[in-house]
Amino acid sequence: MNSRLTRPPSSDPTRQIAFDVLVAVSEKRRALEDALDSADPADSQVLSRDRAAAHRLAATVLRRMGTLDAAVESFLKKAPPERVRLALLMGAAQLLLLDTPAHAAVGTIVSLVRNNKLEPFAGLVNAVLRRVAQAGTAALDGLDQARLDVPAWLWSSWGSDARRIAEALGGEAPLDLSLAPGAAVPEGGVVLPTGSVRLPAGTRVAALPGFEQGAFWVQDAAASLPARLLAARPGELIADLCAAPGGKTAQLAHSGARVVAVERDAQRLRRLRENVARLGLAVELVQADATEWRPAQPLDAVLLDAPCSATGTARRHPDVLRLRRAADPGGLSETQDRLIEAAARMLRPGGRLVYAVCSMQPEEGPQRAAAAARFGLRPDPFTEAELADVPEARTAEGWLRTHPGLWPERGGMDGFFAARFIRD
Ligand SMILES: C[S@@+](CC[C@H](N)C(=O)[O-])C[C@H]1O[C@@H](n2cnc3c(N)ncnc32)[C@H](O)[C@@H]1O
Repeated sequence: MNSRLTRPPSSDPTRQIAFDVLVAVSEKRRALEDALDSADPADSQVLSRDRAAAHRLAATVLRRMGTLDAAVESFLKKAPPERVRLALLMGAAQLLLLDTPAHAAVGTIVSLVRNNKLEPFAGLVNAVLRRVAQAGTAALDGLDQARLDVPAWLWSSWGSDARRIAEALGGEAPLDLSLAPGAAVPEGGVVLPTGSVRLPAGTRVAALPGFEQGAFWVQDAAASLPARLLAARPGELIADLCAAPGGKTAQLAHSGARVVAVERDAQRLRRLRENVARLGLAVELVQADATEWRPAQPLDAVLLDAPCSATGTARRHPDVLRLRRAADPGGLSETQDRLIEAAARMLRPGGRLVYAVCSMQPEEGPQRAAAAARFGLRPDPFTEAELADVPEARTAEGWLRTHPGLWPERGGMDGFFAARFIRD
């Protein structure tokens, strides 16, 4: 990405940023948002509109990579170098998925290739993209797009839900908000059965009236369920472990509980602090490793939103589909167990723990819940009444398991797992 700083400002910042971001994800294995944040910091000419368009283009390539690869491959004799491939996928995404006129899509990607020291491939890129443009959406005929866009290991890990999940991952996620008690529903928002408010994908949250005043915060409908299922009561002493950016902290604080939010990462803690301040909440913030931190007195309840592979957020963060490896979810089990054990020690006898992950991987969800008995934790399944607004998310064991394929008519939801326990 540093080479970006030595180039003259691009006449096509949207595609240049999208390309830089895709290169960073592919070659440096950086997350999409991080790569976007550091793309072109010195270029004040870049408008937020260009950045938003670059984000959309890069995210589309990451989300639909298998399909785009298959569409382009049929016009290639051999695999091109990685950066040329990424440029081709950008062109194909514009032509086949984003309705960019053919002359604009082909010409701009050929210029992009020339401006990025890939001049020898300009002819090839021009020829392939012209053929993709000629074929139009017929280039997608016969492709099992949902299957192609999800890596095989993820597909098989999702069992019989795989197709529904993969189909839901193909589109952009809406913007979901959690409202402070008594706050008005922002214009255009639809109230979901769970109480979250849904606005169309691409809505700029900071521009909505009430944002500065702390009337709401961004939180996927599924992400709002674990804190609700902890059923915090006024005056209870509760720790929110692994708390930033603070969506669940806000829910707990609004319930009237005394909340300590524990976050290890300094930068993320700053974001948590800003969010808590904007929302006007009284929360004790602690920078600490939750496996080592101990409360001053035993707690009534703990919410543990553990670090995980985050495959449940792939709609919003399609880089997850490209960056995660099959070994990743199992690799975090030990950390997740250590956090569960630490949480169990913080509780008074009879105290409650909700363990949650934004993951759809069995190693991080049901398998961790099954292991929790080792730490003196007794399962306390969610009742049908507690999940009456999303009955399809209640598992046979009484745990919560959501995925993007649920609520297809409403625009889906993120993947989450949650289980509740009582300390013996
Ligand atoms: C899934 S995110 C939490 C999202 C948050 N609960 C919310 O609802 O907005 C996980 C967070 O855990 C933090 N984290 C990871 N390991 C930790 C540890 N051992 N102690 C404290 N925080 C940790 C990460 O920095 C990250 O901010």
